[in-house]
Amino acid sequence: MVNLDEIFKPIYFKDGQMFWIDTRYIPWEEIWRHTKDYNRVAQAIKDMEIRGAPAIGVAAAFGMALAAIYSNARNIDELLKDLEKAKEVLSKTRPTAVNLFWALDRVMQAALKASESGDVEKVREVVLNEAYAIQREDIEQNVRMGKIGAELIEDGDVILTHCNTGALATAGYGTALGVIRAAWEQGKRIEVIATETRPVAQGARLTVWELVREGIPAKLISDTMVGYLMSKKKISKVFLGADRILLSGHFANKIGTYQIAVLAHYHKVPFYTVAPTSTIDPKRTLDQLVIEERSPEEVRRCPYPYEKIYVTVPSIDVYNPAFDVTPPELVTGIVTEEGVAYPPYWVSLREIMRKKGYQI
Ligand SMILES: CSC[C@@H](O)[C@@H](O)C(=O)COP(=O)(O)O
Repeated sequence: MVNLDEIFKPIYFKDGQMFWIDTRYIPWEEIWRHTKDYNRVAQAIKDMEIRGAPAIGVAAAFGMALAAIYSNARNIDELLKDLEKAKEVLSKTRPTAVNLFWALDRVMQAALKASESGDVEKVREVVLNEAYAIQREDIEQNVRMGKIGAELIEDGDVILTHCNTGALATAGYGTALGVIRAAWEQGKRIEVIATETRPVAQGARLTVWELVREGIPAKLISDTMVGYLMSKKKISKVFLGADRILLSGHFANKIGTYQIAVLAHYHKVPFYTVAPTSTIDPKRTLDQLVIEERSPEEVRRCPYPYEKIYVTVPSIDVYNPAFDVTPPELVTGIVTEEGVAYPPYWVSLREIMRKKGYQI
């Protein structure tokens, strides 16, 4: 039996050594088979055991599948009620990444449509299949984005990335890290510079681990070093992810992204974000974008697995916004599975969403 905790925290220090739960593709089947309780999935998303915009969408979809399969409902109305409740619980976990809400809506819509059959078992089956479809599509889209984005990478590029956008942030393969991985697999000689990404250190813990494991030349820097390296022309391109992209081209991503974008603009370094269309929010405007505030303890203490150790005076007040917003004028291009969007984004992103069947 797979240990849920090992899957959700794929990087561990054991006997002083880091080790990896060996997978490029996270075995979601095992995860959902392991727990019967969607509340456990919600907790895993909230506590960032599962993190990264596309991954929390996939996890939430499997959370809905758990709710459907293990519900005691005897008729359609009871089942739909249970699903609504699960949707509510799962949607309260993290507010910024739109993929979470997108996946929950998609599963719920599928359930509602199937409910017209009047067959409870059919609804359960449809919900589970929808979760699998979201997982499968996420991997396919990542691979497609990888190929599309790799066209923008040249031999000799030194690429800065931020946070973790790899197999651990998606159902597998990665968004920005998928692009980097694809370029490397095409034989391009590249180097990657990964930021530490305080406070949670997704870069230091997860991205670096993925890069080392793939054999991609990489260096780790602390978040404060970006400006200096750009001023010394040590970075030729930036590729990072997104948690929510608005049709205006504004996008929310891991805290620190905005300052990287400002520096890239100043130093004329091309700056790309990479995300599947499930990260594009066709409805919200800038003033409706919610930036998650996380526990001050994340800033006061060391990242996992040393989170018991304080780096400061424990009583100090802190800010801890988990994301920031980068405006479109700082963005060279947005890589999606439908192609690269270029400015003006209010035109190019709409075109991409229309291709996906949205009526906007
Ligand atoms: C591929 S997800 C977008 C990322 O760039 C990043 O912001 C992210 O992984 C989200 O952060 P996290 O808070 O770790 O869930």
